[in-house]
Amino acid sequence: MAAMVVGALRRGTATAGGSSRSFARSLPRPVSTLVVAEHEGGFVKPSSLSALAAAEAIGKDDNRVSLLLGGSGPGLHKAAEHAASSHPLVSEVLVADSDVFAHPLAEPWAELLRSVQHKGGYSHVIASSTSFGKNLLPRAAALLDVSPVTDVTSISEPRVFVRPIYAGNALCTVRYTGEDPCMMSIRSTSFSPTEAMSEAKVAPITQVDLSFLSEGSSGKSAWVNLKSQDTERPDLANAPVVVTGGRGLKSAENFKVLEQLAEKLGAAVGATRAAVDAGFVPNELQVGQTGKIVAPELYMAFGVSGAIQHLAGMRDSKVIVAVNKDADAPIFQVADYGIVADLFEVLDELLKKLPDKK
Ligand SMILES: Cc1cc2nc3c(=O)[nH]c(=O)nc-3n(C[C@H](O)[C@H](O)[C@H](O)COP(=O)(O)OP(=O)(O)OC[C@H]3O[C@@H](n4cnc5c(N)ncnc54)[C@H](O)[C@@H]3O)c2cc1C
Repeated sequence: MAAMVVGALRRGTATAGGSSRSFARSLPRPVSTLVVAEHEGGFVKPSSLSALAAAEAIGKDDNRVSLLLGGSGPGLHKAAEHAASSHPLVSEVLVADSDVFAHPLAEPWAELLRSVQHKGGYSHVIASSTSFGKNLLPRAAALLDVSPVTDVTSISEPRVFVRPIYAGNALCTVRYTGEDPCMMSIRSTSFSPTEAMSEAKVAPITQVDLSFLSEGSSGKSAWVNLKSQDTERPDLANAPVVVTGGRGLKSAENFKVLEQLAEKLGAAVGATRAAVDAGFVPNELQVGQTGKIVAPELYMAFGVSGAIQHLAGMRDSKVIVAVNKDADAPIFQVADYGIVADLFEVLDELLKKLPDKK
C-alpha cells in the first residue's frame, strides 16, 4: 500500500503539524519537485502558484523545483516567462511546445508526465485539484505505477500529508510509503500563492524532448470545444467574495437578483446542487463535494440549507453569512453571522443600501 493512514483528526481538535510530531520522522531524503502548471492568457494560473507554495512546504532549502508547462503559441511562451520568475524556488521551467498539449486532455499529458518523470527522477510531483489536475494525476500515476495522494490540504513532512475525508468532516493524516515519485494533488484554497519575486531571479526555460509522442498518444479522447461564460466577474474558485443561492431562490429569474448583489460586491456567484439540478444556473457554479471547493474571505449563502455535501465545498471560508427562513437550518451551524429571514427581503434591502461598485 503506497499511502498509509497514520491518524485522523476531528476538524478543529488539533493541528496536523502538532500531531505529526509523535509520528516517527522519516529519514531525510533528497527532494526534487515537479509542479504541473496550468496557464491562461500568458500567465500561470493562481491554482498552480498554490501548487508552488505546496512545493515550498515540502522543502525550502534543498528542494529542486521544476515547473512543467504545455501548449503552443505566444501564450505558452509568455506564461513560461511568467513561470520563470514566479518563485525563487523554481530552478527550471520545462516547456512542452506542441498543439497536442494546447488543450487539457489527460491522455497525452499523462504520457508527457511519465516521460518528464523518467528523465528528471523527481521525488514529488504536484498538481492542483482542478478538473484538469484531477483527471491527469491518476492516469499519470498509473503509468508510473504509484498511488497518488489526493486533495492535500497541509504538508507536515515531505511524505506526511493532511487531507479531508468523509466530505470534509474529518481530517486524515497519511504517510506516503511508496516508490518515487510521491504524486499529489493539492487543494489550492489551502496554500496561498506566494507573492511575485521582488528581485530578478529568472529560472532557465528548457524545451521538453517530445520524441515519445506517437499518433496514439491522445488515446480515445479528442478535443471538441470550450464553452465558457463571458463574464467580468471573478473566477468562482479564487474570488475573495462569493454569494451563493440555493433552492430557496426558487427560479432562474430570482438568481438575477443575486447577480445584482454580486455585481455590487465584486463577487462570484455560486449555487447549490439543488439549484443547479433545478436548472436555475449552469453546473459550473456548483459549490460542494461534487462542485467547486472555495474558501473566500466572505461567503454569503441565501436559501441554502447547509447539506453536508455543500458544506464540504465552502466550510473553510473565512467569514460565512447565511440567510434562511428556517432557524434550524444546518447552515447556521457553520455560519459566523446568521439571519433568520425571508431572503428576498434581505436581498432587496442589501441592494438598496449597498453602493454601486466603482
Ligand atoms: C453524492 C452527492 C453529492 C452532492 N454534491 C453536492 C454539491 O457538490 N453541492 C451541493 O450544494 N449539494 C450537493 N449534493 C446535494 C445536497 O445533499 C443537498 O441536496 C443540496 O445541497 C441542497 O441544496 P439547497 O440547500 O439549495 O436546497 P434545500 O436543502 O432544499 O434547502 C433550501 C433552503 O432554502 C430555505 N428557503 C426557502 N425559501 C426561502 C426564503 N424565501 N428565504 C430564506 N430561506 C428560504 C429553506 O429553509 C431551506 O433551508 C450532493 C448530494 C449527493 C448525494
